[in-house]
Amino acid sequence: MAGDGVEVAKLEEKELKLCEDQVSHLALDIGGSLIKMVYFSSSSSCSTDDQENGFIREGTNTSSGNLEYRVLSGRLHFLKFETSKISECIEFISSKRLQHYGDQGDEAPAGDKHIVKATGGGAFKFSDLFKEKLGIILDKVDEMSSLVAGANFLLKAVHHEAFTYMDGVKDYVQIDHKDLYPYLLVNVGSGVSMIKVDGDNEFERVSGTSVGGGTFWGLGKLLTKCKSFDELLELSHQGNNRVIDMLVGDIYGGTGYSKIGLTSTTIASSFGKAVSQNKELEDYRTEDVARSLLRMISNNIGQIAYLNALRFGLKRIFFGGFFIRGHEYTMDTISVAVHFWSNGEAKALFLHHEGFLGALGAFMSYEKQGCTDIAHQFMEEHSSVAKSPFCTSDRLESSTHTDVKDNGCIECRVQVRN
Ligand SMILES: Nc1ncnc2c1ncn2[C@@H]1O[C@H](COP(=O)(O)OP(=O)(O)O)[C@@H](O)[C@H]1O
Ligand SMILES: CC(C)(COP(=O)(O)O)[C@@H](O)C(=O)NCCC(=O)O
Repeated sequence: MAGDGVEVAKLEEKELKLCEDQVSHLALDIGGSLIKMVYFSSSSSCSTDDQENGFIREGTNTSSGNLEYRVLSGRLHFLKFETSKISECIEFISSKRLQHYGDQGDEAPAGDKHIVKATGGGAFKFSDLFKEKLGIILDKVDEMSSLVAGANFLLKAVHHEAFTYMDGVKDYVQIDHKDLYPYLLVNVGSGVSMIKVDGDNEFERVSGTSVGGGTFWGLGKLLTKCKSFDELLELSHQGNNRVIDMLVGDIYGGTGYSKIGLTSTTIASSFGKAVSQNKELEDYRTEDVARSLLRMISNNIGQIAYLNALRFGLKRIFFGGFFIRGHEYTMDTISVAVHFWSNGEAKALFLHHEGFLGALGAFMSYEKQGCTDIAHQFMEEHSSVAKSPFCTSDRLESSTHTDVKDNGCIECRVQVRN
């Protein structure tokens, strides 16, 4: 990511308001490439706008049995940092004193140890570092169950979360809660995990591939000397893969191989032209190299995903993970691959909060400890949003402050146990 320092600086400016806000429930997903952070802040100062829109600020609102709840209005924040620059994440947490806002329940230990839910391999790898630098004890949440919990939550609770993307057209898909399962969740992070989801917390990791986002970024960096992932994506946007890929037409003298369903423009062999062209890497445009690479990786993921969907008779495949990055060409290629291999039977769907599934899942696991009902209520609030006279689903959409692909926040209400 170009100038992460700058990004953090910008964040600091944006997050200055946090000092006045009450932060609660910080969760982390520390992956092979990126650290994803989710936390909730309830603003102490209620804007007129919020009041007009009927957002309840704070106060005892519900009682259920003997339990009293407070409803907090605020924001769910989404941030990411490069795992290789973990010190920036630690500095951010420290400067905002976020470590104090992990587990806020009665069982939270006294003293200078703070418990924060964390998932991803880094929750294991960096647990000593977080303890040493921030006094944080990372409470590890299983990566696959976090991904599934995050995806299920988003698909049920957030309007305009899932969409198809084909030929430049983005179509939001309305998910019927009763008809959500089963589906295949394909998380394209550094590597790729494919999970068959059958219900809430009912899932099985059915496949995976090491050819994922890390492969695209790693190979792309070596081949193009790009300095950032976004630069590589931008290059790919301007490239032409036909310069390097060997097409069916290149092999069949300009025609396709219609008998087996291959048109002349189908890629027969990714990077195949480089074999016979007698050129050095420098002779190729970096744009074209990046484009071939992106198509190769995206096609491969689309194909493996489809084959797994076929294995289990799944019609819907949701793609998440930061590799997707909301990038049109990536989504288009994956969609075409799924469409091509399934003869139009299966559909590729993408998620607006693609990269934050694991972090959201870890965030929601606070609920399980009985410390708060934050996740449950968040869900309820959002599902009831459409019925609420003062908080429509559009309101939720329009309150996405910045592009969640990078860093941003959404307004929401949560319920916490007193
Ligand atoms: N700013 C970025 N820096 C590095 N990789 C990025 C960036 N944005 C998107 N990516 C892509 O996202 C992948 C990581 O996705 P992510 O879902 O965060 O996985 P992980 O949990 O393994 O870190 C990278 O391998 C890369 O392909
Ligand atoms: C090991 C992982 C679950 C780690 O998750 P990540 O940090 O890549 O998001 C993932 O990289 C993966 O599923 N890799 C593919 C391994 C395989 O099935 O071949």
